[in-house]
Amino acid sequence: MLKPMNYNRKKPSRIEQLSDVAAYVLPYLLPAELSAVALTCKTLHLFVKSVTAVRSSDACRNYEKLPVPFVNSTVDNHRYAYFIYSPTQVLSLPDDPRRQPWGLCFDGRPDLNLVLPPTVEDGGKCECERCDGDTVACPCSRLKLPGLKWECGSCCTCGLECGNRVCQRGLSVRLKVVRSRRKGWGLHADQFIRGGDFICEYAGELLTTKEARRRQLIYDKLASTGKHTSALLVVREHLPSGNACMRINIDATRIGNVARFINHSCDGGNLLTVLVRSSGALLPRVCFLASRDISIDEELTFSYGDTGLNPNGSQCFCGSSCCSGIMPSEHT
Ligand SMILES: C[S@@+](CC[C@H](N)C(=O)[O-])C[C@H]1O[C@@H](n2cnc3c(N)ncnc32)[C@H](O)[C@@H]1O
Repeated sequence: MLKPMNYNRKKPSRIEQLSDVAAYVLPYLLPAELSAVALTCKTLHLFVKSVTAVRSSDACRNYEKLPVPFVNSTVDNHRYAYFIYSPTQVLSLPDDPRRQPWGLCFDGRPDLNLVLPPTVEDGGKCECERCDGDTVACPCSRLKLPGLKWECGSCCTCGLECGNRVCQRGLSVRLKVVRSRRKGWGLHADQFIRGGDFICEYAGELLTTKEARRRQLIYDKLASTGKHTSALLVVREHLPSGNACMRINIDATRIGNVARFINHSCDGGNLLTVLVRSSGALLPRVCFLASRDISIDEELTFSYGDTGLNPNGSQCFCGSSCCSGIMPSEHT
C-alpha cells in the first residue's frame, strides 16, 4: 500500500518523491482519472493498481467495524463501484460532492454525519434497559406506534451498547458486494444471519420531495440508456389510521452506504424495511432487518414497491417464482 514518505532520512530518490505525491493525490481521484494516470507510466500504473486493490477490498472505506469487499470473479472488469461513503443520512448537498479519500493509508475522513437537534416527547413505555420502563424519568420515553421501532438516542445517557440502540451500531454482520451479469452489484451475506438481526441503515442524501422528483426524472432518462443505476428510495410513514403522513426521500446514488447495493425481489426478499426513531433525532431512519434466517452467500433483497404502478419499468431479473418481469419504480 502507498505510504507518505518519512522525511527523517536524507534526500529522497525520485521514485520515493513520486510515491509520496501519489499517496496524497491518488486516493482522491475518480475511477476515470485513475485510469488516465495509470496509462502515463509503469510506476504510476503500479500505484493505481494498489489504490484499486484497497478500494475493492472495502466498500465502506474503513468507516465501519467490518470491511465489505467487492467480489467480481468472472462477470466483467468492474473491480468496485464509486460513491461517497456515509454511514448514515446526510442533508442533501447542493454541490456535487465528488471527492472523498479512498485507498488512503492514513485517516483523512470528512465528517458527513448529520447531527439533528434533540426533541422532547413523553408517554408510552420505554424499552431502554437503563430506564426499566420508568416512563416519567426517561428522556427516551415514546408513545408507541405500530410499524415503527423506537430506540434510545444521543440525548439518553445510556451508551451505544444499550440493548435499545441496536440499529445505531453500524455494520455488525459480515457482508460482501457481488457482481452479477444481469443485476450489476448486489449485497450478499458473508455469514449466517439470524431472522430479526439488524443489517444496515439505508444511508444517503435526504431530499425534499421536489428535489426527489427532479432527480427521478433524470435517473429515468439515464436508465433508458441501460448504463446508469440509481438508488433513490421513497418511504412513507403512516399514521395508525393508514393514511400517509410523511414522505422520506433518501438518495444513495452519489452518497450512501452498502444498502445502495440491495437489489429488488418481487417476492419481498429476505429483508424487512423498518422506520427507526431514536430519541433526540428529528427524522426516522430507514433500517433493514433480516425477515428470516439468511444463509451465507445468499443475496439480500427487498421489494422496491408495487410493480403494477409502472408498466414501463425496466426488466426485472429477481428470479423469484412470482416475478412480474418488471422492476417497480416510484411514481413521483
Ligand atoms: C439500488 S440499485 C441496486 C444496486 C445495483 N444493482 C448496482 O449495480 O449498483 C438499483 C438498481 O439495481 C438494478 N436492479 C435492482 N434489482 C434488480 C432486479 N431484480 N432486476 C434487474 N435489475 C435490478 C436496477 O438497475 C436498479 O435501478
